[in-house]
Amino acid sequence: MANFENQDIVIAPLPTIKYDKLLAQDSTEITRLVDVCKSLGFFYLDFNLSAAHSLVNNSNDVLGVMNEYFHQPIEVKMKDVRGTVTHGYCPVGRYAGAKKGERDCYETLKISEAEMKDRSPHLPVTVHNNVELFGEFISGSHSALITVLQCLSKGMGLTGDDCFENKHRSGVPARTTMVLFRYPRQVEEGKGIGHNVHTDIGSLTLLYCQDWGLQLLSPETNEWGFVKPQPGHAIINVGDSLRFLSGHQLRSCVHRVIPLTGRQETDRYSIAYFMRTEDKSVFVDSKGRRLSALAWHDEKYNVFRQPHEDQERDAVLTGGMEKHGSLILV
Ligand SMILES: O=C(O)CCC(=O)C(=O)O
Ligand SMILES: [Fe+2]
Repeated sequence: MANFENQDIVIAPLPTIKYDKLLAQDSTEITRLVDVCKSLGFFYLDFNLSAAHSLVNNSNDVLGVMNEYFHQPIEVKMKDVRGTVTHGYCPVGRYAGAKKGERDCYETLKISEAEMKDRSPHLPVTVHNNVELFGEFISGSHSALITVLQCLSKGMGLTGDDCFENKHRSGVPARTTMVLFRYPRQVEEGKGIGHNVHTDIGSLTLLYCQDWGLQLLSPETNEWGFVKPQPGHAIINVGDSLRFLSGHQLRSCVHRVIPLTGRQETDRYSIAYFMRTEDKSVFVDSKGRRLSALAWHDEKYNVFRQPHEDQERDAVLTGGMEKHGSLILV
């Protein structure tokens, strides 16, 4: 328990994996990585002492651009709406929120990895104007996550086509995207709050965030705990697709975003890189169905949009990991 402004809060005990040790193929660190991904599915990735440390500095520059972007009038931001869930702007309130009966309270700008690689003319103007910053951020985050996948494959004794990295080949269509989030100040009851309980759709998520709010449901205690922001570290979590690709050995941890102080009293910013499995890759999901990564992605987004009552009828939202606030331990 930690005291935050006279409030006792539970802190999630997240282990730390050192990126420089993964790069050096340190076998003890690889074993730790596999163990963490099998038990909790969430960890800090320490970029200190590694060449990837520049990613952390870049994330501060990205935060500066986000601040400017999200403070524009809504009419300007709406010009970046692209009608997909992987590209462009999305206003607040499009999905169910972190409390029953309330919608979400975050807006996003999404930059698809494929469009960035092609320097597509469809990229938002803000991204064009900062193309080097975003380009480096996406390629750096991507290669850090490929390293994590390679280490997981090695640690789990996978070979050839079964290796996780071989389901994430460069240039092969996938829903991989970088997402800039702002949770704007919103203190009125019933007007939207946070980010609903869920597991992530894709393979691995890399998150940069120095603001409180991210909470995990512990598979050990079945209790919510806040993730403490750690400078110099990213937060990595396993998503449903990697869990399914691993034959359900790895765990996608249930999480949400909720203000520490009851309502969102100041703007919260986070930057996520969602690595997704190749669209055509096939796995067996939590309901025993054989389906493609693209089909799982599209189905889960449909569930995100539904009201809480409909979401509760099905376990897709939390990847079959949770029902009515309790974890289903497999
Ligand atoms: O904003 C955050 O800190 C996390 C967002 C998240 O969990 C997600 O979009 O999957
Ligand atoms: Fe998430």
